[in-house]
Amino acid sequence: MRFPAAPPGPPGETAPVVVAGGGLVGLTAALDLARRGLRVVLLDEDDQVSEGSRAICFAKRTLEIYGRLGLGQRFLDKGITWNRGRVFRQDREAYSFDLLPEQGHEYPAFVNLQQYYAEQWLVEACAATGLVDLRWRHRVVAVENRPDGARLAIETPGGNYTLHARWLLACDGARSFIRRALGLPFEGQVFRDRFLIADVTTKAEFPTERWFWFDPPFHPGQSVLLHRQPDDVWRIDFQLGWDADPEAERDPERVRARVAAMLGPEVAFEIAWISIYTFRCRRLERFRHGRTIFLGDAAHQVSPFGARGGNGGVQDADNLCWRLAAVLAGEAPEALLDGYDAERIPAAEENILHSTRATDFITPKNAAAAAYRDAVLELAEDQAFARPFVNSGRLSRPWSGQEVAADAPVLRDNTPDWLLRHIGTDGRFTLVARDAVPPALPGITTILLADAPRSDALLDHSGLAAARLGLAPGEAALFRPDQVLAARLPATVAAPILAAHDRALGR
Ligand SMILES: O=C(O)CCc1cccc(O)c1
Repeated sequence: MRFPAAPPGPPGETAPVVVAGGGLVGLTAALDLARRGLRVVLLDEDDQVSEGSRAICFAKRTLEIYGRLGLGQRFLDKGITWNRGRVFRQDREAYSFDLLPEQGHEYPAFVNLQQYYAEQWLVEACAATGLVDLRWRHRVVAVENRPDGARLAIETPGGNYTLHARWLLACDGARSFIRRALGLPFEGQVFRDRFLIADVTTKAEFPTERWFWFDPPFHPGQSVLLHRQPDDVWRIDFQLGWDADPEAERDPERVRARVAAMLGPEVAFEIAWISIYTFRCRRLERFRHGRTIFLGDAAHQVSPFGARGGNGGVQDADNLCWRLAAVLAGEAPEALLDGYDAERIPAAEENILHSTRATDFITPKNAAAAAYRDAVLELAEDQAFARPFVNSGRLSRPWSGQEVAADAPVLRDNTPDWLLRHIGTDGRFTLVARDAVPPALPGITTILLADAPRSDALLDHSGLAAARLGLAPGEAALFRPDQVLAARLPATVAAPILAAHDRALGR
């Protein structure tokens, strides 16, 4: 579907927030800000959602964020749910893992979904808010970063204009024009390997699990990754090696032969999408540059293994938007935005570290690294101690430096419900108190978690909510609007709760 090009903005236009880039991260940020009541201008040089399935693996934390934004059920309904991965060496299983080995969560470890579905739902949700001005085919061609915002020169089919953004969110991807125009170095490691993505449509039945092969008989000496997507589409990533000729490898007949070797001659399939990629792990030194703030691939880049690219970007938006809304509402000083760098730079470092280690394992750089990898894989078949060393990608998790509210089943008015649906969904800080009624507090939503039924409480019938939040009776946990833990305190004393709220807002 093509969206109509928007007309140029009016002369001398100023917008409180401009999001540059209408991909997954830009759309998520625009929706999050609009849900907080902010007007957003969203600029995208294209006139359609992403081509090809792209970032297909949506991690539990990302699904929780989309749950907070009102889209979680769509991911569950359409996406392919999976928790388990299997790793094979040649034709034998070396290792398997369960990413969510416990019950009682609304969202699974992962949902696989073509990125274009997610983007289409985000476009629709942004439009429905009436607060996001989606401007398709608006290309930023110059940017000047000033103390009072960013001045953007924009080209459109209907003419050119300039737009003053009081705040600019640069979500314009790995090749970010804004990053390059501001001359910001984007440094890191280049991996000398090539991969082929083949999305194929087939009725073949594999389990809905992540399957990864080292040195399989159908693609000797290289690795292969298999994921199921909706609509009978399967994502296959073939490692090709650095010497592979990308043009030759793109030839559909050649791809067809590789897929046929994998699926077997009797399996019918169609090729839906082909892409060849190499990758880098790199990041900006800082993500906030005054009033221009970088998110997603514009700020940091990883390899696909571990699915930390798209998920990391959505988590950037989650971290930034409540801060920006609080600053624009005059509830917090601008310094609150420095917390974005303080949290998302180490988060990006963690993602880069995992991604680099996985890539080093998958693509050994020398004979010693290859010997280590082969020994680990061989041992892992029957020695449990070796299994944690098998690294086919450590799959996306929230940044380890902070605690996100855990989900748990609860009953509300005797109806099954989920704890996380009550934390941050109204855009505010939330105090969850166990078995003690907290005082009414300005700017804070309070939730009572009870061990026995009562009309003003969520009933923790399984005990999982209190256990996962680590709350004893009389204790409370204060969560930020992005569901991150801000403080643990006694439930009924107002002063320390208000002080923790002030601290979390940088006041
Ligand atoms: O399973 C993984 O480690 C990631 C799968 C993935 C995600 C995005 C692109 C891609 O080619 C593979």
